[in-house]
Amino acid sequence: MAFQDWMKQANLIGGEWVGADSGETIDVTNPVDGSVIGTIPKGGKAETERAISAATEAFPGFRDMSLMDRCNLLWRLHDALMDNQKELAELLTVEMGKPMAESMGEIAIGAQYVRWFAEEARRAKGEIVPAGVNGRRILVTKHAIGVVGMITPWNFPSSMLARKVAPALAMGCTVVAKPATATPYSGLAWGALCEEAGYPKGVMNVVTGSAKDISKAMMESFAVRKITFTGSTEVGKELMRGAADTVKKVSMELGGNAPFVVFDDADIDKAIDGAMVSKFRNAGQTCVCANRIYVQAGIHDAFVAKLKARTEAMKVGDGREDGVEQGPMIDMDAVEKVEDFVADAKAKGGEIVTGGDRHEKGGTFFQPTIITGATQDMKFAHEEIFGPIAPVFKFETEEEAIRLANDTVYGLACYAYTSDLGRAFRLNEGLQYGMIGINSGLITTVEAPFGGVKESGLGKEGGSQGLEDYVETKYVCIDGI
Ligand SMILES: NC(=O)C1=CN([C@@H]2O[C@H](COP(=O)(O)OP(=O)(O)OC[C@H]3O[C@@H](n4cnc5c(N)ncnc54)[C@H](OP(=O)(O)O)[C@@H]3O)[C@@H](O)[C@H]2O)C=CC1
Ligand SMILES: O=C(O)CCCC(=O)O
Repeated sequence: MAFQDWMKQANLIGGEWVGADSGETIDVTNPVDGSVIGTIPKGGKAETERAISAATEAFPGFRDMSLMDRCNLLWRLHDALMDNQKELAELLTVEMGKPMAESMGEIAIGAQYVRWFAEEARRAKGEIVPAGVNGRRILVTKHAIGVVGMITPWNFPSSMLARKVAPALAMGCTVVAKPATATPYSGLAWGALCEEAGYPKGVMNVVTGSAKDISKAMMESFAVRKITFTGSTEVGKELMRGAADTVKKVSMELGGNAPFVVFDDADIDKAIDGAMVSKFRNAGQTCVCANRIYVQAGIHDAFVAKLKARTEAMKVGDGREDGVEQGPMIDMDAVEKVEDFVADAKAKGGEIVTGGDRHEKGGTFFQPTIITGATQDMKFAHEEIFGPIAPVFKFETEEEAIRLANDTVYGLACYAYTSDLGRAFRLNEGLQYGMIGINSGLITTVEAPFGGVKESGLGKEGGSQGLEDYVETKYVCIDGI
């Protein structure tokens, strides 16, 4: 097979691949050169309402399927992903731009989420709780929440859907998914993969088109009992307001502004490895990317010298070329946003150690960049960069580092490098984040609950906690025993 075989240019609604009612389409481009690679339907309210009806109809049958049958379907979905890993990865790189090695990893972690939740579903246990009075028993049982609306971003177009779809299907929920318009094919491929695995019609539906119209239809529908979203904090807040009208459960994986703190006692080479992966993975377009690198004064200059050497050695180019470590940015808006961060830092006294400009490859390529002399009044101290800019701040004490690291409305991931065990515990207790990497710059894994605090969101994806978001608990009181 070729990647084009997975490139579905239609929506999946109730088991049928269909266009928009209007026949209108949207072009999808390759960010490497802006060339059109295909089109998708410009769906909206009516198409979404039909998808919700299909999911609503499919729900009771799917919910009541035996647990083992549901788990077996997930295993087949896992195999479909891994059997087609290379083609799905190439499709991802062509529409999104990230290097093939990262796309291969993204498909693999998506498959791991499916496998993990196939295993976890068998442990979705309820409880029998001791009652306070005689003659009474208290049972707590878990039930699939119902139809789930999913809205996902362009930066991880396959794995962001994986960690929503897998627990939903594991618990017997049905799905209406809306992938990002810039990278819709990896999302549509989940429809094709579910077909291949043998899911009943209507269990998995995928609609593309107007974000506002599709999300409005989801929000207004009483049948949609849960909304799960990954994307910007701004849109997340809007969706939370919309969900209030029908009191839907919400999960929000929103923006981050991760501090990456390196203490004098750290293993500097390990810290550099961690900073490289945390900062430059996916060209910095990751919600858990290091956004602010705080380095203690004693090792600041040595750290910057090593980071510069590694950054300048990075190969930038088309993600499909061998050895490329950084692809293009998603679009011109993203490039302009990054340029604005650089200009702001320069105007406030920041020094460009390397990079700082558009890349000679043109288009949306941007140079991997390091800025030293970063201060809390620079824009990136408070906003998500979402690009290959590494601002380095200097600090003196542990207390100062914790205070600066927490100086943000975000609270998704943070990182700290130290060889002092006591300090590691103090950091864990002091840093206001949902996830912390101690001596690690790459922490995403299926076994652990991914999610933020403060304005970085609500709910967890992955881990045993990842199932809870797709479950209603019911309390049964049995009296007169
Ligand atoms: N936490 C994370 O992982 C992510 C964070 N971001 C942050 O957000 C910034 C902007 O990126 P962007 O892609 O615009 O992120 P958005 O939050 O706008 O997009 C994410 C998803 O939400 C959809 N969407 C957009 N507007 C609405 C709306 N009003 N109602 C419902 N759904 C909507 C998008 O659809 P469509 O594609 O059709 O517009 C897409 O499917 C980035 O620079 C980054 O800072 C972005 C992506 C992921
Ligand atoms: O950027 C995101 O929204 C999720 C990051 C997933 C990962 O760390 O692989």
